[in-house]
Amino acid sequence: MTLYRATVIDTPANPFTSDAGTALRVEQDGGVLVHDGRIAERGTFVSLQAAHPDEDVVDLSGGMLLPGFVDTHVHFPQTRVIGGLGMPLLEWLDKCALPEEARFAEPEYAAAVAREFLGQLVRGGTTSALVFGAHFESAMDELFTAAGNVGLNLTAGLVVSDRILREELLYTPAQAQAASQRLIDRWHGQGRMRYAVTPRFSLSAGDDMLKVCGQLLADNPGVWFTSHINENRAEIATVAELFGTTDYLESYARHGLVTDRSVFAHNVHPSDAELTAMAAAGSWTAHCPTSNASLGSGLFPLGRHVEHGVGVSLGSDVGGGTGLFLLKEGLQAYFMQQLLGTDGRPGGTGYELTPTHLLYLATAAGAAALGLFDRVGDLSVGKDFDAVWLRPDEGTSLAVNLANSADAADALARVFALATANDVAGVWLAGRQLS
Ligand SMILES: O=c1[nH]c(=O)c2nc[nH]c2[nH]1
Ligand SMILES: [Zn+2]
Repeated sequence: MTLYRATVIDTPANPFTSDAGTALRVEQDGGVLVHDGRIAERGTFVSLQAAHPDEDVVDLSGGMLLPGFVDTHVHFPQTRVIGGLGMPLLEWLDKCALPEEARFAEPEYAAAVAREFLGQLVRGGTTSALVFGAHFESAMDELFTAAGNVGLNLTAGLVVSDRILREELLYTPAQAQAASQRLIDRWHGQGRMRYAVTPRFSLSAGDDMLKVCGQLLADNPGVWFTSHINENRAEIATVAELFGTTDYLESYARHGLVTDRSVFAHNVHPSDAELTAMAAAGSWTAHCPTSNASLGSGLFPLGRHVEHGVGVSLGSDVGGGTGLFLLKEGLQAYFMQQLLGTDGRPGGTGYELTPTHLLYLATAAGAAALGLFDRVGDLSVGKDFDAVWLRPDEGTSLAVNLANSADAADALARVFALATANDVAGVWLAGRQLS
């Protein structure tokens, strides 16, 4: 067993549904006892050391120890195309993302990028992720193999499409079903890995393809589902034309794809009827704020999600998003709500996000979206020790601001404003420290 000494901060309660003032749990001089990768006990360091005087102590004093971050929407084959600025979604897909994704037909290329992707993700403190995969079965084998080596808590799947995209990214529905099923059989439930059925979006997956996706979900209880929805106005108009309905969610719902195992990325422009249906089904939205800003997709209606009871987690959406560091997404989520107006201005619809909300969004919300809150998302007894130690170098702006913070919530606000991946001093995946 190992006893960690640190300022431990997490959000065991949901600040969107409970009192945000009490949802933050803080142990200033805390102790976390880890046995076999799991948290065996927690409390003050003094009390834990008294109870376990012979255990090894790892001193993480200074900075703060947080739960590992949970990224609920990120594209592995877009690792090398971050920063394609100046284009809306459909043009960006054509010019930036899809030409790169075509390269993943080559397994060696996919293997090299998988290692880069996972290395960068974990170095930024992300320990669990719902990953949008590649369009090629062999590339997915490379991703799962690499994730198994790293120990990432990974949910991912083959991206399937049967129209509109460039030819080499398309499958027939029958091919998609067979390839997805082979990947499920090989990888779902291996170690910390699970499978997600992943049509790219209704624009590129017609009724026959979405029907096959519904069949895969029905045939394989426990697999997850993810796709895109309501991101960009031109995309939404095309989907409405293709399906003959203005209800984007309905294109998925009619094939049994709107469930409590479904995570939809973006949802920037939902109708009330769609939010009502998502809440009834228990589906989640992965909010991707740097992507929404960079592609000019729009300002996310967080308040309407909360009012309707739709769960919201965070996604970096690399490469539309501008990096793999989830705290940056938290800050950008805050900016978006501020831009919508939270100061009582008439017409202001922004949600007032506190640092507690931001930490919840970056950690426990993602765990709940993935149905993994019994395993990860906070640092409670019984959970995997997935943790991030943030400790800035002396003299940096973050160090100076932390030293001048009034309390833990104030310190968290400074972290969201200033932290970068360079401030991550340690990451643990189920108790194993990233070397
Ligand atoms: O932000 C996005 N990134 C993508 O790669 C994508 N594909 C469909 N819709 C998408 N949106
Ligand atoms: Zn995406």
